[in-house]
Amino acid sequence: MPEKPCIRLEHVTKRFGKKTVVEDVSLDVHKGEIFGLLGPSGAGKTTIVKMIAGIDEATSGTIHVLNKKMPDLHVMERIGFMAQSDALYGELTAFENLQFFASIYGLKGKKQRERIDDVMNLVNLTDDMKKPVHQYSGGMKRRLSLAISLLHEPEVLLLDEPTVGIDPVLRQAIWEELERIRQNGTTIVVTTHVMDEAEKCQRLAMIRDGRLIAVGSPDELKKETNSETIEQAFLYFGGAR
Ligand SMILES: Nc1ncnc2c1ncn2[C@@H]1O[C@H](COP(=O)(O)OP(=O)(O)OP(=O)(O)O)[C@@H](O)[C@H]1O
Repeated sequence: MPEKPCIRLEHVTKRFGKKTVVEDVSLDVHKGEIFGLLGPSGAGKTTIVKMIAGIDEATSGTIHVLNKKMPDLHVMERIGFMAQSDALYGELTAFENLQFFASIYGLKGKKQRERIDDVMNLVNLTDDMKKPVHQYSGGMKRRLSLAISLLHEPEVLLLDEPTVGIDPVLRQAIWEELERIRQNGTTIVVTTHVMDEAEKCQRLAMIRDGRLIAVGSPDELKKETNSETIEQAFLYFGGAR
């Protein structure tokens, strides 16, 4: 029997007042895949990720994560979420920020120190660990936020534009790490509007004006539209409806 999807959205709609920002979106994310949400600014990607994370509730429709209807506090503990705006304490050092979030996740003592060292090494911030975060650049804050989302080795990782403001070399290193994490069984949902990042996902959902316009692997989406690039495929799907 096929495994149940790790994340399932069924007819999800989100309205803010009279404005519909996500409309009737249904999709499945399988365990152990990097699933990309691709779309222009304002398409509704962040809203979808927040609803999956259980931070925001759908106006109608249902979302299941790890077989539980969201929002669910127990499942939220098994999710790592990296928001677009960094939720960091500026007056504390990076190390103190990590300690704070590690203790929320129940990581203590030697294990806590090990995880902090691992994630900071990964995002290349080991030498800046003792700096107060208000002295960090925008890109450094992004990297620290990513490190925090990885601290407790979550089963599901939700990343909202994780590589904005990050230089190409580090961006590549982060994608390599995401691939490694995926191979260890973590399910990753990542929003992006960068086409070459979309190519690195196992499957993609293309979103425009709150609607799902296509879902498939990068190759499938290109083949289906006779396109050479994901960008061309996106334009095709966007224009065809
Ligand atoms: N709390 C809110 N109240 C009212 N409108 C909102 C709220 N949050 C988001 N929106 C609107 O919903 C739409 C989708 O926003 P969302 O942030 O989900 O898009 P996005 O695809 O993530 O864009 P970006 O790539 O710029 O982050 C936008 O028009 C935005 O103005």
